[in-house]
Amino acid sequence: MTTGTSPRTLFRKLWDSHLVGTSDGLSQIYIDRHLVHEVSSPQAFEALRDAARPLWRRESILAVPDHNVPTTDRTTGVPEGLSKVQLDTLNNNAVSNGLRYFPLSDVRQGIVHVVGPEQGFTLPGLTVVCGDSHTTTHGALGCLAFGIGTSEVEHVMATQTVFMPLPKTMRVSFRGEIGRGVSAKDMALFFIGRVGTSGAAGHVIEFDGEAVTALSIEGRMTLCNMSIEAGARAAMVAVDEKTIAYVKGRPLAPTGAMWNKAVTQWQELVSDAGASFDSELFIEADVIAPQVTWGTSPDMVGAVSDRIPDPQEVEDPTRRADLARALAYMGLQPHSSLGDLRVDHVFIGSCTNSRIEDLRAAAQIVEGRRVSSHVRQALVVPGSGLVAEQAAREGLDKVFIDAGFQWRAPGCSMCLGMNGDEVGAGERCASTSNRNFEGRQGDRGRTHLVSPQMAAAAAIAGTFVDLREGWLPT
Ligand SMILES: CC(C)[C@H](C(=O)O)[C@@H](O)C(=O)O
Ligand code: SF4
Repeated sequence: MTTGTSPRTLFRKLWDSHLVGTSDGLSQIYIDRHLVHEVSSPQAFEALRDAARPLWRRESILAVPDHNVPTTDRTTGVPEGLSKVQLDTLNNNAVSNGLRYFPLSDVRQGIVHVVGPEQGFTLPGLTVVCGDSHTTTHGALGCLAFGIGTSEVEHVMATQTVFMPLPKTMRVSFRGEIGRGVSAKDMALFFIGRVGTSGAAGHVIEFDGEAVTALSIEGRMTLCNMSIEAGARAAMVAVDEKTIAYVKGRPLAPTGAMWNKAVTQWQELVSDAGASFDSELFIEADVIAPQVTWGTSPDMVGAVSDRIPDPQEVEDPTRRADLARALAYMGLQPHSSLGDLRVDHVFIGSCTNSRIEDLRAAAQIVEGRRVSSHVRQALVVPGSGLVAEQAAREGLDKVFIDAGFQWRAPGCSMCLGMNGDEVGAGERCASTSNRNFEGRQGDRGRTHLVSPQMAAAAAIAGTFVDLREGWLPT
């Protein structure tokens, strides 16, 4: 990669190296990798077929079913209905186009944003798209990754490019260290609480600072994953030794001389000293407490020990009405405490928090304890078959099962409830996923977003607890 004369951000380096041309104020960007799942791809395949247009570069595609897949017994197949239609359609499209494809029976199947990095399909320096908003996840590996709409899925399949305006850049620096019991998920929720759901709209974020450097690649993925909930177009973390160590040896990573060449290039994937960003935000990491959302958007969040806010104390009438509606939906009283709530469901999973590190963190809390008798269902849904295998090698499945959790097969599951794993009306769920919108996990279901450790503790206590008060291993 060549360096220009003025210092460039990491984003700008990736943008410049993929720019094909400009037209009507839009830039045409070359796309290296295209992830495909069953929900946002059927129309695209159909439109190409109707137009008799071939795929531009089928090697750039990895297809995997995730949203609709059953997480219980798969040997009996998928019941008739929309889910089955979408899964069968993906299967037909993948097979007829000769795509790299991990069907339900393949141990590599899982949530698209877990599978891409795990396989080394996502690599530093690339452009990565998927018809899915949480594609921002992949930026943790120092690539430019963003979600696209269904018509763009078709456009990428046909041309290997997208047209888009030049995004703005935002640097979010987490200075210092996070405390014990605080994770990347809490950093993400804290950040969203600070800037709001459109605080990063139109921007590509670069996360940096000591607390980000200290995160594992899995933690960085959690952080980048949730950046979309602040409205960001994409998010990224610069390449360092951890990035390279993570990629090394992955099935689709380069090998031999190509590996050495790649590493030399990847080491350039940092923002140059003195590069300027359109906006900058500094967060002191040590002020972040374990977070819990109490409302119906991810920015309605606070520390677990905080009291529920009072709409009467909010001056802006729109904000006051939003707050009142959220509290009514969530069945919460102003000034009440999260610790007084009873949790009916616990969901440990989703593309935010279903990687091996997340399961390890949750299992540490669960080990030797029992799920509270009034928790109706506590699910652990690993992000991929390979995560599940690794967890089983470490005995984590047994830790969860012995405590009363259900150990499920990989998929999106209760994150959005498309496969039947749902939260019932009026029921409350401590969930490691990323969205708490009305009805997200089931009609009139109530979602509280938390970290894997917080979800694990909520399962045991039957309510929300501050992990730092006697829950952490000594
Ligand atoms: C179904 C899919 C298009 C959607 C998304 O874009 O994010 C889903 O993954 C979600 O999390 O709501
Ligand atoms: S796990 Fe949830 S957020 Fe992630 S892709 Fe699936 S439905 Fe979307």
